[in-house]
Amino acid sequence: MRRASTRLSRRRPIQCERISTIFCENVRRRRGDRSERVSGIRTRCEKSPLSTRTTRLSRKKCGLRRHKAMKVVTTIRALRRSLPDEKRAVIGLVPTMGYLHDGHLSLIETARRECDCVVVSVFVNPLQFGPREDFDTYPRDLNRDKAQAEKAGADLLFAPDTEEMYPKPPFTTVRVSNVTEGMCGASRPGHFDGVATVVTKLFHIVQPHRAYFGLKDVQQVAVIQRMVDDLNIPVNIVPCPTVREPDGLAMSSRNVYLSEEERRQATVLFQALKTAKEKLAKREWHTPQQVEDGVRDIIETQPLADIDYVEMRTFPDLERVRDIGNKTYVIAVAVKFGKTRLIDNILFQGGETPTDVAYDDDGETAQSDGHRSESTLRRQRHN
Ligand SMILES: Nc1ncnc2c1ncn2[C@@H]1O[C@H](COP(=O)(O)OP(=O)(O)OP(=O)(O)O)[C@@H](O)[C@H]1O
Ligand SMILES: CC(C)(CO)[C@@H](O)C(=O)[O-]
Ligand code: BAL
Repeated sequence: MRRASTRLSRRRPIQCERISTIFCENVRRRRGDRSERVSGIRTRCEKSPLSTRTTRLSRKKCGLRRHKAMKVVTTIRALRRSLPDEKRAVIGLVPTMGYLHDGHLSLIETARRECDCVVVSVFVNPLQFGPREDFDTYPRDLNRDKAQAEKAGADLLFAPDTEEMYPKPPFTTVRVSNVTEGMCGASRPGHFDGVATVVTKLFHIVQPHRAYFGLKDVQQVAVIQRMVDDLNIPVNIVPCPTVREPDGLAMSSRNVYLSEEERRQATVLFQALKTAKEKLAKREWHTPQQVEDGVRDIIETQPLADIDYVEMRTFPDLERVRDIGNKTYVIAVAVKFGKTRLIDNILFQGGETPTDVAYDDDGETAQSDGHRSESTLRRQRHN
């Protein structure tokens, strides 16, 4: 016990120093690049499907009539001015780093069905990238994102630049412990501090009732949910299923980095995860060790695969598993193919026969505390 706390207290200042140094370095490198900055441009919008949810107001009542063009804003002030005045309007936020694909679009479409006003943020957050990571080369195409987000039903696209989000290097950051240890937290030190900090900022800026996150980034979902619970942030986190290519590869903006051969071999990730679930169901594998070793063996059949981690954990607490019981479990992997680091995972409910984790149309896990009423989340917004 004592050893653990010593380790933590030693690590903290390093984390803080690291986050501000790396942040400044990331920002300095991209400063001068104003090519992404856009002014409040309006484009035409397709008809958005109306939700059947009774909690939703009609879009007309919120001042968001159907066919109204999606609005693009780059400042916090403009964003706040563009949010619906109607206090009962349910606001949904889909935070992204842009270069939108069908995975992102599924989040936007879900938000469209459940909310009166859908805000999509596009911001490549320097705070969550390490010094040797791909902040500079991360794919960016705001014009394409605008068209895609609008087609999927977004009302507002918030695309701030770094100066808008971080006018000063932040002295205040959000750090979530435990669930950030291991998995991506181990290989990307400080990453989740950057994610938790920017997501907190976005929550304060947009004040959404619901926020949509993809389960492809399963640890991120666990971190955000825990942060929201610990800090009583009044927002419902809606985890959304992973969208895959027809051959099973999880969609990811970084897939564009893959060479043809890397792309072909990367299909092994989902194959390995599916095999693990099948082996558990058939009782050919019984222990987390068998699962982790078995998944590794399958992935290693592909010569270009360089494994970062294969881990079986409980979800959403991300505790290590000694015996497989009837909790919800995740088998998560991170594997490099050349320079591209891909992540993927599979969730299942333990028990006599492992089953899929059911997400109801509120996107909640079976283990969640239950859906907080939207009315308890409504509050005055400050413009
Ligand atoms: N295949 C997918 N299915 C469902 N949600 C996804 C998928 N890919 C990304 N998301 C979700 O979209 C949101 C924004 O993610 P992000 O912009 O980082 O995209 P990404 O494709 O995950 O990019 P990266 O290449 O950085 O992994 C996150 O909540 C993420 O989990
Ligand atoms: C949540 C997020 C938008 C924060 O920058 C990012 O981590 C992502 O795209 O998953
Ligand atoms: N979707 C995760 C964001 C990142 O890799 O930084």
